[in-house]
Amino acid sequence: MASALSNSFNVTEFVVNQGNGVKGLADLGIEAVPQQYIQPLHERFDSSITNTQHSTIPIIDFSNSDDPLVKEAICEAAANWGFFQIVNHGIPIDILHGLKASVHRFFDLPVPEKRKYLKDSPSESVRLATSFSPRAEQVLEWKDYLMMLYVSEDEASASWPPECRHEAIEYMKRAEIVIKRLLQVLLDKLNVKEIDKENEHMLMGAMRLNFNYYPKCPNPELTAGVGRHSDISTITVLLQDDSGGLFVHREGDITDSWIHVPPVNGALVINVGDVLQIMSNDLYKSVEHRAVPNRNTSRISIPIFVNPEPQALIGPLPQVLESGERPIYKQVKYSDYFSHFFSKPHDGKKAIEFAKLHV
Ligand SMILES: O=C(O)CCC(=O)C(=O)O
Ligand SMILES: [Fe+2]
Repeated sequence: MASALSNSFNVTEFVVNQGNGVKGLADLGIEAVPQQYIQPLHERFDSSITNTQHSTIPIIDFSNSDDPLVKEAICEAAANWGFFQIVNHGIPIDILHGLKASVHRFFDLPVPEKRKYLKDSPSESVRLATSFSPRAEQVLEWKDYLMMLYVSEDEASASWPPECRHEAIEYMKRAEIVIKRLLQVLLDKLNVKEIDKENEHMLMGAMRLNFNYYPKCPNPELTAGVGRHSDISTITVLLQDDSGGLFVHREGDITDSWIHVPPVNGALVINVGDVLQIMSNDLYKSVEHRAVPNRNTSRISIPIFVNPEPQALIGPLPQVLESGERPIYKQVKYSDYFSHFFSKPHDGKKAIEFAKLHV
């Protein structure tokens, strides 16, 4: 039943502090989003600038990733689009379906059950949150998420929520193989011939699995599921459900536009993060994207953020600069980059300025 909130209802207290999340708010049956969720005009998604000419980002068959043509297609997509989808990546469809079902199982838990994963969670590596960085934001995002740091299978078995533990670990084990292969292909083009222990901590030393939950929203045109941003990962591997809502920024000769990433059954969406843009000295591009909530249905998406370990120093790779190219970025500690990103609301590609050399 649709209802309105009383004037004394404290939205932030209910959603953020009491851990009901925006799902708790949507479950009250509100007929309009509260003020806290209304984006300023310039941040609202304007569906009239959705691009219909380039209907989609590249879709690449990953079944023969040794084929030079496939490798070239991947590097080309990472350089020109910053985004692509892969199919035939080797992760069985049952595992993907099982994982998505487990995300719903988790978010459908009663609030008291979920509350134990709020900021005082017993494990540092599992945390339930809402919006992006509520303490830094003027306007909240229409999203709840569960963040799980993947240290090892043993650690995940001991700490990840039982409702999704099995499915999430099975997925991570398979996804790790795909991630290594993707990084090999992308790094080979940068003259890094193998991923050894030394560069592994810099490329994929800390992987995070997130469960994003966007409840159905009475005013999707006023809100942001996730505001414009680029990821601060090396790469991100995202599984989305079939409701759609992910849009990627595309620069045009005359005007810029937003391109929808259509759900493709069994596909994984891959995008370049700031770290790979920095390491490649701008050969590969991290591209702005956003998620728009849906009026009629909830949506889930499941990104793996492939991040460097916190202590890693990131900067343009020596192999990239070896031919005399001028570095565009300085060396920064990844944990500093990470803290900088979360200290501000989402703001397009601003975060990368933090690592730029200003000459
Ligand atoms: O939900 C999506 O499709 C995108 C989510 C996203 O961009 C993120 O979590 O960084
Ligand atoms: Fe993202």
